[in-house]
Amino acid sequence: MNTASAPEATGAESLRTSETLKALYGYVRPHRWAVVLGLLLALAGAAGGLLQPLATKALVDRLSSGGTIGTILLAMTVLVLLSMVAEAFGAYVLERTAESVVLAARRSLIGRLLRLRLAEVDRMQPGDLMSRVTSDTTLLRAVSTQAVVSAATGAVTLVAAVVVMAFLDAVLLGVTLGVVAVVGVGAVLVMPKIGQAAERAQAAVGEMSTGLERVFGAFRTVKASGAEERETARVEAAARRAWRHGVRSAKWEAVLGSADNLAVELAFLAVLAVGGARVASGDMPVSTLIAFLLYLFYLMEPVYQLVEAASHYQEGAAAIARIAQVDGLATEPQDRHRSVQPAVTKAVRPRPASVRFEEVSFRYGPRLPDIHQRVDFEVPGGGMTAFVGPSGAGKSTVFALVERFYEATGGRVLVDGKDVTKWPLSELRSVIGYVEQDAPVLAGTLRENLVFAAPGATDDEIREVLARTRLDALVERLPHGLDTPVGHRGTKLSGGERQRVAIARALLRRPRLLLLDEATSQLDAVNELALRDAIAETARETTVLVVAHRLSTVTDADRIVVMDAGTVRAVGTHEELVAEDELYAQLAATQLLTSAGRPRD
Ligand SMILES: Nc1ncnc2c1ncn2[C@@H]1O[C@H](COP(=O)(O)OP(=O)(O)OP(=O)(O)O)[C@@H](O)[C@H]1O
Repeated sequence: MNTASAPEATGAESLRTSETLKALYGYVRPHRWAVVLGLLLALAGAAGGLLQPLATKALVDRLSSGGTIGTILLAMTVLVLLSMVAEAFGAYVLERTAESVVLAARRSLIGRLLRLRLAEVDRMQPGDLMSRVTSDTTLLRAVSTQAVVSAATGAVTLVAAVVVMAFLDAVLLGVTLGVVAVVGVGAVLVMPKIGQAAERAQAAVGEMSTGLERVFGAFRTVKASGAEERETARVEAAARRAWRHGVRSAKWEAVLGSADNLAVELAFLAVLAVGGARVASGDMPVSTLIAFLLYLFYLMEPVYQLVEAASHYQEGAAAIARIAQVDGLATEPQDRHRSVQPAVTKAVRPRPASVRFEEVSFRYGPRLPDIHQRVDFEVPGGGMTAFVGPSGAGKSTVFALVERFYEATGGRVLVDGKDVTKWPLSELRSVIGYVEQDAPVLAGTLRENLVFAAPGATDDEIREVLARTRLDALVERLPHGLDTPVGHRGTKLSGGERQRVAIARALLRRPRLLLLDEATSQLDAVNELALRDAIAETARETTVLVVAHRLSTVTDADRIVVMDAGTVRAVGTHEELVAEDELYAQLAATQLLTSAGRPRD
């Protein structure tokens, strides 16, 4: 198991250039023909531009010899129009491809994020993970297509222009290349600075999302604690960091961007001086100098394209590294036959599942303490088993191991006598109904929440479960009944209602094993009684494991497992344990089990 060690990770390791290029190729590969088409169209456009100076030279020569220029002018107009059309269509093809690359990267990231192991999610920040899907993928747009095509067209047209210039005048070409080389060395030195700034800016965007996610995850607490200003300052600080690094990147890009102008301007002056002297001395016709100078300005475009490709590459490399980091996170094994839905109809009574822990040891990370030490117990199919013990004893962790959210570091967890690691994961989870301690409710309607774990549930089944969990009265009160939106995290429901929705959701799945992590907050007496009845009824046809925080729950249980500091201390009925186990007797005497930690001796 790839368990987490670092408490959190937000930064991304830079990749080697070869790794970045390999990843880039991976993104471009499925769209290579579209990129090639875009490239051909860009080259066609560039070729039109390349022929312009030659046409100009022919025009000047024709004028000097007193000939007519109508045909040449017409040819030049057609050339301009054709190259414009080619460039526009090429640009569209590339933009479309770029969007497809972004979509593919987002789809792969989204699919991966939802399959991440819990240990990985524990150490990452959800906000930062989200920014990788939303913001970093956007940077792929430029690097995956424009940069590739700019680099290719830039290089091809540069070489073509240089060949034609060599053909026109080798001395002037030497002067030009000398100047361009000097400026080019400076530009190469600047490039890594853009990459570095872009990477830091993207990391800061990730921190910003993390800060916002933190605030909205506990919005009422933030307000009640009067922490709005502090939290605003925190998110703003990340926004300012993103700005600072963004500006730094822009500064170096501006330096790089002006370098190509500078190179061409300097080369222009040098060529004008040397070429002017050669024309004056009669070594070169003036039309050659004009054509050469036009090529020199034509050179601006490919040089600009190469510089642009380099900038995009630097930015894109930063994003690719951050995306690659998610690709490196451990995911849960994917079953060959996915989405096993419980699809248990009322006619088929689900067979209760048995659970066994065999000498199970577990810790949440290699450098974290043991949470379970040789935990050993057996629960036969059916009935209710309660887990009690002081806070932090490892009770909820039992459920996490049964659901295989984490894997035991020693021993075996068996469901129906079969090691959970041998179960196809989706099949294992399809057998289980799970109610978390904080009873999460998702944004959406009440109906969506209820059928979340059993999308095929019928209206009759929903009605029956609503009655069992005493939610029917609530549904009648709601303006749109089951189709009323419940708000972000179910904020429009009361705590007790959220708890009952979570239980109803698990019951609708008609599980063979119900894991109920009882909330420490009290339900009102009427609803508590109703829920006890509902769970007792469920326990007649399903195995129910409940982490119990209320004495009333344990007195109903067929068996009670007392846990303390990661070990099973005793197993028995309420009466047996009150008589035989000192810790249990103390816990039972406090009525409210475990919520305040282990009672003092
Ligand atoms: N994801 C996690 N990463 C690291 N440590 C964790 C994680 N989840 C729980 N722990 C630690 O494991 C220990 C056992 O937690 P667990 O939730 O199983 O306790 P519990 O007995 O259910 O407690 P409570 O009655 O308070 O709910 C605790 O000390 C907790 O801090």
